Amino acid sequence: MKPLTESTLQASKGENMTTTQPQHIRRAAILGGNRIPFARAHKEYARASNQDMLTSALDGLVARFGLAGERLGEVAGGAVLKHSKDLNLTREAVLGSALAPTTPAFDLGQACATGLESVVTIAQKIRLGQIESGIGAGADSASDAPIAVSEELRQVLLEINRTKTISQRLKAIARLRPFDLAPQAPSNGEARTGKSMGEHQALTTAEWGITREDQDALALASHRNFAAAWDRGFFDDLVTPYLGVTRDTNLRPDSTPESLAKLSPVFGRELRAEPTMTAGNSTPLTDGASAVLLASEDWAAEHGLTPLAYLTDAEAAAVDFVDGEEGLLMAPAYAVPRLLERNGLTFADIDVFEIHEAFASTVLCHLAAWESEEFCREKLGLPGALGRIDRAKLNPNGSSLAAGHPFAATGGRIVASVAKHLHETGQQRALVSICAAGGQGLTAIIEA
Ligand SMILES: CC(=O)CC(=O)SCCNC(=O)CCNC(=O)[C@H](O)C(C)(C)COP(=O)(O)OP(=O)(O)OC[C@H]1O[C@@H](n2cnc3c(N)ncnc32)[C@H](O)[C@@H]1OP(=O)(O)O
Repeated sequence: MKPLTESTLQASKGENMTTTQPQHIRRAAILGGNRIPFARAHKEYARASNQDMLTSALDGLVARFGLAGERLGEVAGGAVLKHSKDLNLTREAVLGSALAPTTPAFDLGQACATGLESVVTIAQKIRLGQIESGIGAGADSASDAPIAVSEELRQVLLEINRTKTISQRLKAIARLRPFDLAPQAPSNGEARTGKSMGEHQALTTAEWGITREDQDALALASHRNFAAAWDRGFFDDLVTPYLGVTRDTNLRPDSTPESLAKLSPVFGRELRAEPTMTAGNSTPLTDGASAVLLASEDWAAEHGLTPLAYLTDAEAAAVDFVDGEEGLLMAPAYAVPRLLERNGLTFADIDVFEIHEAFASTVLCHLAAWESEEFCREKLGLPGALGRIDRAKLNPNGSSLAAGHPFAATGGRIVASVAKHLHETGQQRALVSICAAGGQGLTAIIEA
């Protein structure tokens, strides 16, 4: 099938005049973003809920762009760690914000790619003419992770809700045994394997032979680039202070090769290979929220706002990680080549690569895969290696190792940063890539 681009849709205009499908695609402009500073879990935001943080991220955006009382086309958002009471977290956050209550909003879920999926969804609705403006958002609190109860306790509680008499209630309660009352602690394990993200990534790291030195070097670059961006004021119009926090609290500008080298491995201890993943080259558990404002060019002009960049295409991929055929976080290695091919691009056409640093080794495994003739031929069906990314173009303003990674908020952080980076530098094109639990990945192209 021919890809749906501006030119093919324009060409099809004359072919089928009776169609009710949109006759052309518009451009979806990224106007700016706002996030609260990201904080290490169980610290400054320990008592803040996803809804509190998301509302604050939205209100910061509203204040920055003069949107108080404005009815936007739609707001998409979500959280990876959600309480069952948060039926539509994003709608509740909109209702709590200064946006008009007539702004529709919905949650979606794509694990760590939730924030980027929200931005892509809003951008595509704008491109198709369904809405004129919208926000892609996300929040996550590792501090406020939902605690589950045992299946037996759940059944009894539901039964108590349905019973009519005290004796029926007592009968239901009598079924419970002491161990049924034990709460079930949250885990970031994969449902189908029981392994944590870190344990999965340790396997992939060993498979690709990624060294401890390379992982620590990437972590160090992330902290240095992120600190430099803060110091030159890059984040001043992308971040609004929250609960007394003014800068991301995970950032450690004092990191050195020596301090990173001292840390003990935390994942992969059961492997035969030397474990290499530490707290320094893995993302920390983080709390935070982000929001990105998108609009049609007409809406932007009517509101006197200058587009920073445009989201022009996106591609998702999924891998079969359950039987160990592929690494859990390797899906972007498949999505990126497909996205580039559809757009007739190569790595040489990309000025900035924003690759989410779930773990330093995740990024390094993706780079290694694209540099591998064998992987590219056998797994991607390419004639040879996809190529090498110029490291100077990789995460130039730091990424998740330094910023922290409040799962659903990471996509918004990345999109807002990269759009501003393109606008500021005059560069043309960025590639965004985010790996996600469930063996998935989402990638996007953002252009000046
Ligand atoms: C989910 C998706 O869909 C896709 C994805 O993104 S997958 C990624 C998901 N994220 C995760 O799985 C999170 C993984 N991270 C964790 O589980 C935890 O943060 C962890 C196990 C890695 C570490 O936890 P922890 O031990 O409590 O960390 P923490 O106490 O902060 O740090 C340990 C030590 O390292 C030190 N340290 C951390 N970073 C450092 C740095 N940059 N430089 C120097 N020292 C550092 C700390 O100071 C601390 O030292 P002390 O013990 O002397 O105090």
